[in-house]
Amino acid sequence: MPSLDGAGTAAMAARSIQHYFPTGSGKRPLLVLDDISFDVPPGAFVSIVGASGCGKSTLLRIFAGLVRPTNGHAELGGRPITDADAHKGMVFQEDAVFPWLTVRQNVEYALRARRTDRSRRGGIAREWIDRVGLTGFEDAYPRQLSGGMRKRVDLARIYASDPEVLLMDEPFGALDAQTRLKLQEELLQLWEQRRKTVLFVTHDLDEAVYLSDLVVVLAARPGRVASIHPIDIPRPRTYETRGTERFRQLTVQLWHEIESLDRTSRSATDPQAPEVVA
Ligand SMILES: Nc1ncnc2c1ncn2[C@@H]1O[C@H](COP(=O)(O)OP(=O)(O)OP(=O)(O)O)[C@@H](O)[C@H]1O
Repeated sequence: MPSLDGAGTAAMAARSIQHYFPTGSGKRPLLVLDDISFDVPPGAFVSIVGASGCGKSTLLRIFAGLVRPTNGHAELGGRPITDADAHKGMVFQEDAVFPWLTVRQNVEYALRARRTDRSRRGGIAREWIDRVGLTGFEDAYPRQLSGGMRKRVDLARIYASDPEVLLMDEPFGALDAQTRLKLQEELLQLWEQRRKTVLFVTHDLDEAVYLSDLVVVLAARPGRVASIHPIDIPRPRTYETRGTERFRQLTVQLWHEIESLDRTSRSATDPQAPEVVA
């Protein structure tokens, strides 16, 4: 199993995960993930990349407890993950803010769900609204905010509820390029303040290299771990990091690897003939 730090005290881990999806009555199930094993060290920022359809989101949903794998399991703090709970904070591409609640109410709702003492909710919400740069917008409704601001509410909501780990599935995928860069920078600042373990799915290799300590590359059809890349670019990282030779080398290397895996999987597999359960 590829170990990411050699310490053996993973915050999260995938243990021989295999997953099939049904494809309709009388048809063979589709093998989507096969023998996925890796460790995520405590406090690390780990991204999962790979060709479209290789199973990134399915793997993240297994970590979230939203999908139960056919075989194997995901772990949080050494315990198998069996359901979705408040220990795991999820951020998706779509905003998870309630349109009928204000910014403050959205963040306080997350605290109520976490059973935070009523007397502390206002202060914690204020702190996180401030940290994500939304002070002055506490009483605004989501429809009055830009996409980037709604994503900031999402981040405030998740951080305020203080989960053990963050699971993010293309959280900035729907934003324009400029806002996306800004949100990446802000997420890194939050992460550096709190050092929560993050598992992050993205298509964007620049984003993966910029944010991560480790990048897990999945091969497709079925999804399996092809390689794990330590990102040895010093922190703190800034916009200028993207202009460095090492940043360029790493993104180009990942791009070539994913292209080559995609070519191999396309030539080796008939997409109309899903893998068969033995
Ligand atoms: N609920 C489901 N039922 C059946 N098949 C599914 C289901 N969810 C995903 N799949 C299939 O599983 C495979 C992996 O999908 P998944 O969304 O995990 O990949 P991905 O790498 O996240 O894709 P993308 O990068 O395009 O978002 C795809 O072939 C998809 O069609």
